[in-house]
Amino acid sequence: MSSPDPIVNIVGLSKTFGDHTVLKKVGLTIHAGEVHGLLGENGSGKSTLIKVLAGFHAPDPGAALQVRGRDVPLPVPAGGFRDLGISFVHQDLALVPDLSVVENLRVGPVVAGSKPWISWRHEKRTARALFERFGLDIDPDAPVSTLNETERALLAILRATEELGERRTLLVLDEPTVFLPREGTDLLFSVVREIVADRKAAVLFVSHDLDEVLDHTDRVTVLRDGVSQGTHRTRDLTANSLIDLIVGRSLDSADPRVAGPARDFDGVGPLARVENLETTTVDGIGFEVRPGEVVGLTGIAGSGYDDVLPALYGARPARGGRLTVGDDPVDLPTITPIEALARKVVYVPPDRKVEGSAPELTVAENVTLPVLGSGFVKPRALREIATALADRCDVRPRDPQAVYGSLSGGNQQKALLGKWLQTDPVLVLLAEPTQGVDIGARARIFEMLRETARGGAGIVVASSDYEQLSVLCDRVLVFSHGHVVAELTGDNLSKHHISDSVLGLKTVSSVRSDRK
Ligand SMILES: Nc1ncnc2c1ncn2[C@@H]1O[C@H](COP(=O)(O)OP(=O)(O)OP(=O)(O)O)[C@@H](O)[C@H]1O
Repeated sequence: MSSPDPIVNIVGLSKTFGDHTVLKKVGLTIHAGEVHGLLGENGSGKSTLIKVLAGFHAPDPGAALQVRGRDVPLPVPAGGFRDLGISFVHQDLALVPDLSVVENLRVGPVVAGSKPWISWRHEKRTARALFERFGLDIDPDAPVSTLNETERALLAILRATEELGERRTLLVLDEPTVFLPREGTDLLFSVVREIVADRKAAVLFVSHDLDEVLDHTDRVTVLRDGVSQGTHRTRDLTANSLIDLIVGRSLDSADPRVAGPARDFDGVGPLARVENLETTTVDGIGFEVRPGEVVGLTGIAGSGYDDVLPALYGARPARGGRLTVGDDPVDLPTITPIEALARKVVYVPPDRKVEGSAPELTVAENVTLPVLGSGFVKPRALREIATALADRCDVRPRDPQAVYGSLSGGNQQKALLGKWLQTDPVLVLLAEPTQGVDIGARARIFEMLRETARGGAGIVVASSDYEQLSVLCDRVLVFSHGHVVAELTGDNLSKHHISDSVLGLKTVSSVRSDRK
């Protein structure tokens, strides 16, 4: 193999916000033809580094950037990344739901003014050919709002790939798989491999999923507290050595891969009961949750599992059904979040930026909202509650006055969970609770949830992360076409059993239909 060709080289990159230096003389060399992982705990500086490349942040003086051996003056001017052949897929995907697929594909060149005139007929043909190449059945005329999560993520990635342009230098994927159901990640990585196949361009891939990183990257660079822990060949690493690099210590018993002891709920009466729930994607399902029990809901995209929790909380309307908490029944088509909260039912949605928080308010204001009564609130009391919660949930930085939206993604998630768990809930509904959360914080979140369950609350987790479900749950319900088609417990609760069951590869002994 010829010697690797560095196409992007970052030297001595520092970035300071106020008096907080979040990147400290970081160096990063990316070779043509490689998939390069960028890893680190929540708040370690990954997104900040990417935003410097995107020209969104100006770095501290003293940094240098070379692209294909040529010096690029810093800061990168707004939109300058396009001329360098760099494009980005951020976590929120930046698609416009009301525009069509083909309009979304072409929005970049139109906004950048590089294509003053567009033949939509030609663009649609090109889009169809592009989708066909990757075996995707997407209608270029369909509004993006009608696509499922996998299709949306792939559309964002294909758009970014197209936007690399002639220079085709670097595609940056900032946690593109967090909103992607498992089966979608295979397609994603086939796209990624195609991008680097001719060894002209490279992919920088940010992820907290160690299996994905070990399976799909060639080299990784790890950041810890804004300091590079070096670049390593992936084939020289194991999950444990990677954890050591990321966290700076081994996680031992806090390792989230170690499941808690199996618990026996036979003969325990229910704490909550869902009956005949009907939504646009769920067809008359029911299940019970017992005190201290963690029940998982999973399935492929469109199977209905992710429609259940918002319907139980009144965040999305149900067509029919009933939720009984204790001996207090409520009709689901009319339930509102206020009525759910009055029954001590809390819901942590998957998209913390859109549904879960007020990003422009401070951390203190965000996390104290559910525990404040009416009337005057002393700012000091507010800060004290927020500081205690930040300690308990390990929210970093420990600054109650920080603007919530400026926290890194994983720290937002820890704060959001802590906010609801402090209300002493009876039933906790969680959608993708560790999405975008690092391996250490994941262990902390699992511990918080186990504590809550030990306190007697019932927990329902909707997730497509089978490993998380296998570690956290006492029971997992597998959905297909709006029905529960399997109930997994005991030895059937492994990641592989759940995956096989979701994909319909295996029927296990404990399969039970919810249709009576
Ligand atoms: N605009 C900003 N103002 C102030 N502080 C910021 C700003 N943006 C980021 N930070 C801080 O910089 C640090 C690094 O954040 P960054 O988002 O780069 O982390 P990350 O490694 O991408 O984390 P995650 O895995 O959670 O996404 C964090 O402490 C964050 O609070």
